[in-house]
Amino acid sequence: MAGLPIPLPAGDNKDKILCIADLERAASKKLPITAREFYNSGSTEQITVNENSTAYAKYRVRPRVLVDVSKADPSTTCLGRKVSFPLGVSPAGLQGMAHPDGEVATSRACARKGVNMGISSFSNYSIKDVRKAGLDIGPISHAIQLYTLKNRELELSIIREAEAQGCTAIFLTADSPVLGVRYNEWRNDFRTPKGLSFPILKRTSEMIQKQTHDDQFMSFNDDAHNWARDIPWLRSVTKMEIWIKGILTAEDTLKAIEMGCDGVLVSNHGGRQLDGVPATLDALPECVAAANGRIRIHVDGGVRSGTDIFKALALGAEYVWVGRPVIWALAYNGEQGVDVMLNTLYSEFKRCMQLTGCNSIKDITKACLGLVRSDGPLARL
Ligand SMILES: Cc1cc2nc3c(=O)[nH]c(=O)nc-3n(C[C@H](O)[C@H](O)[C@H](O)COP(=O)(O)O)c2cc1C
Ligand SMILES: O=C(O)C(=O)c1ccccc1
Repeated sequence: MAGLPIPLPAGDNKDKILCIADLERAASKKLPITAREFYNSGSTEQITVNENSTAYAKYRVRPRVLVDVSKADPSTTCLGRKVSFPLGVSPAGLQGMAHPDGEVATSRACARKGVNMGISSFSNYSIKDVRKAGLDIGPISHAIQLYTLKNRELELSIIREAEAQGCTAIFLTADSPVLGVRYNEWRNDFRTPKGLSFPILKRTSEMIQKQTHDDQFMSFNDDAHNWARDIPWLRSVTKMEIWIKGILTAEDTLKAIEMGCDGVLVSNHGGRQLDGVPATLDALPECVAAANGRIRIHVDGGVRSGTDIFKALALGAEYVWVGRPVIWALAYNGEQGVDVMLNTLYSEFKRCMQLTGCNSIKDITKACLGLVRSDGPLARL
């Protein structure tokens, strides 16, 4: 899952956590197989989930040397706040299955590192608990992830609660009118484990036990969702920023601009919805070109190292989000695991900036990358 294999030394210390692949291995040892397969799988043939990571290996970094990088600064801004580096935690549901502290632990670790977080509608903790946990540590912006729900009153009540708790943005997930084809969930008859609830959606543990993940998802999500009906409605009921999560084309980027959205999250749901759609890194350039600076473009999917973050920025993303690395970190060691994950990506990203002669985020441009060709030298972008 995590990009290309990183060789392990033959000697001792195999269990040291030095990179995201180490966290994935550590999580695999701790998670029951049904949970591990639920978290790690993509849909159908697993093409997109795998390609999300391997797409990064097609690019090479073009470093500039003999640059004074003693004051290199990876900080930037995101959702109205200064962040320590251009990485956030994507909204991923069911974090309580990876560790009892779930989203509360994630929020604390994000605030400690100075990065932002998306809260899934399927969080195992309330918006209030997740916000408070982060804010007790330090400043943090949260986006509330929403689906267009069949139950509009419920959707509106989530929006009002997100506003009351000080969330900055809505991430409207647009790639999930129905769930993707998930063989693992169906074979395992995957259900949310006992004791976990979905407070944002007002579902108790007893209620969700009765349904498979697929049935639950279908019972909430409105497959009649559409731009013309839903975006003006959202705009009319809230002043929070509206971001569309799950865009993969220039056409839909233009649509998001036309509808007055604040940003686009180029995403394929971690390869869990329609298999066979492009890796997000491969979809990114056409979205960036279509946007032409008129709307913010972020990306998630398959980011597993600081150099991956650097490559996504060089291809025009303003900010990058990660999903599964958070789950693995939680499974490995709860809040401290997420600290390790964020510190690892921060340190890798900063070193990558320094080793390429970049002193600030604005120095990371397409001149910093080349595309590997099978038939000749590196192609300039
Ligand atoms: C276990 C899991 C749960 C997820 N839950 C949600 C969700 O509730 N809402 C949503 O919009 N995306 C969800 N996603 C997708 C993530 O927000 C994100 O797009 C994806 O994980 C990024 O890819 P990565 O895992 O390769 O980093 C989920 C992903 C995973 C792996
Ligand atoms: O499985 C998913 O991809 C997803 O979006 C989700 C939704 C609800 C709970 C957990 C994950």
